[in-house]
Amino acid sequence: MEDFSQWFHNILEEARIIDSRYPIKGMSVWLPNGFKLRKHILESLRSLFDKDHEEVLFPLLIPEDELAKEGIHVKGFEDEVYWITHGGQSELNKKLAIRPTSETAMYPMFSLWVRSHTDLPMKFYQVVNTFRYETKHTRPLIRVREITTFKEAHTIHATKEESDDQIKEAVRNYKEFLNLLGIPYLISKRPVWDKFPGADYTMAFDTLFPDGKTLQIGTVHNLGQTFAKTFDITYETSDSTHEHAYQTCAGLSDRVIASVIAIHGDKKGLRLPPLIAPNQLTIIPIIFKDGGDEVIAKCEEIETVLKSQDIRVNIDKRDIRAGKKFYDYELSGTPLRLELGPRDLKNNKAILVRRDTLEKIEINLNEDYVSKIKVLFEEISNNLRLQAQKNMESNLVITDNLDDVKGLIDNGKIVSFSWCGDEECGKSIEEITDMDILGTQHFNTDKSIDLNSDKCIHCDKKSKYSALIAKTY
Ligand SMILES: Nc1ncnc2c1ncn2[C@@H]1O[C@H](COS(=O)(=O)NC(=O)[C@@H](N)CS)[C@@H](O)[C@H]1O
Ligand SMILES: [Mg+2]
Ligand SMILES: [Zn+2]
Repeated sequence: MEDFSQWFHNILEEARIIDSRYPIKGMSVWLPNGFKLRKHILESLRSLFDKDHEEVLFPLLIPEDELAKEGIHVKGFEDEVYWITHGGQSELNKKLAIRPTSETAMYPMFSLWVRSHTDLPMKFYQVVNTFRYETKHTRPLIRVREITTFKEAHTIHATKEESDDQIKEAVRNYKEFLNLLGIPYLISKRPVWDKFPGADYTMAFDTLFPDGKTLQIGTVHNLGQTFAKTFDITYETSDSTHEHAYQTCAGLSDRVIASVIAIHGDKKGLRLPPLIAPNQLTIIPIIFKDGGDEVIAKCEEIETVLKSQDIRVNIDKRDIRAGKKFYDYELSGTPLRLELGPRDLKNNKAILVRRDTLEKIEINLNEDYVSKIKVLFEEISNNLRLQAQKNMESNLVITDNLDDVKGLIDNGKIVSFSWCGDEECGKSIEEITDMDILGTQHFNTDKSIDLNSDKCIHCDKKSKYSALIAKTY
């Protein structure tokens, strides 16, 4: 993992996830293997959001005047928006923005949809591609110009309390989703100078990559009434007055896929949680010169049994030596492989190998090996999550000495410190350390770092928060 970014680029190519040779910077092609991984991840996200959100689909293009309506919002995106100026040969009389995010596509329509308090709350989400002309160094899946799995949720509420509750609900949803994928995270309230343009406040999920940098993998924004006032989203109250609605939005992107690859991967390749693995088990027949077809027949029988139990299984029948098959299997991250040779056939046994620990487990084929396999899937999933969790927590350190911060972070740590919360103090902390304040810690109940001193690490004001600082993507 010394040169993580080289490893990351190699694995995307060798495991045939994406092909980033597409002739537009920041845009890549999803290859079949990567597309299946992406599909399963989106399936698990949808099953979570479908519980209390309605999935919708808005147009890709946004009229210039709609995008421009919310001043702070458009200011925050003016350097990142792609524009459409022509239709065929003729110039459009109104430029069209390609959505960098969909607030200004959705909210004019919300204004038409919201009439009465009885319409509320409304909770929508969509899974779309969004486009951002990122000027910082683009990287596949991590910082792209076309975000191909932008999962954006937008909710509308009658009261501030309800919108604050929705923020907590959205944070819980993200925790559940990231736990399913075994991705560890720290939750911070972004400093005021780093919140989503137009939001009251932003809660962010950051994870730690093997190179010691943190990646913002999800955000939940409380939009207050700002956009409702800009887009005239009002509702009739129970005593027939009119009120502006309160809104939230939340977003995840391809960075979730980048995290599954980067955090669970090892030197041999991917290590995928069974829930989202394209194949959950690969059967590898060990063929010598004779007895081959009995072995293959037995493998096909096992394949049929596993498929009948909804396990995603494949048999590697290629006529190549077993070692190469093992290499490819380990690269692909498939959670389990089942080896079967002529001797195993005779003893009615087979060998299972776990991809996460490479441990070998012998199974009896005349026993209920399917439930054994399902238990192993659970164990692999928990093991990947725990390993990742332990690794991140082992890199979380506390200090109350500003001089130590840069050194600690350069050694791959995330630093927790006591902070007064004032903007100019925060900005000078970032200046001095040349690092980014992730924000003040919230909701990290399971791993909250208590205030370690009542003095701010930098100025001599009283500290109000336990905050995090790190090197970020
Ligand atoms: N260029 C990019 N490449 C990959 N992921 C990105 C990129 N820009 C942002 N993201 C991811 O997208 C998430 C949501 O983007 S955002 O700007 O923070 N929030 C929004 O756009 C809100 N409308 C919520 S949907 C971010 O938390 C980050 O994880
Ligand atoms: Mg950005
Ligand atoms: Zn201070």
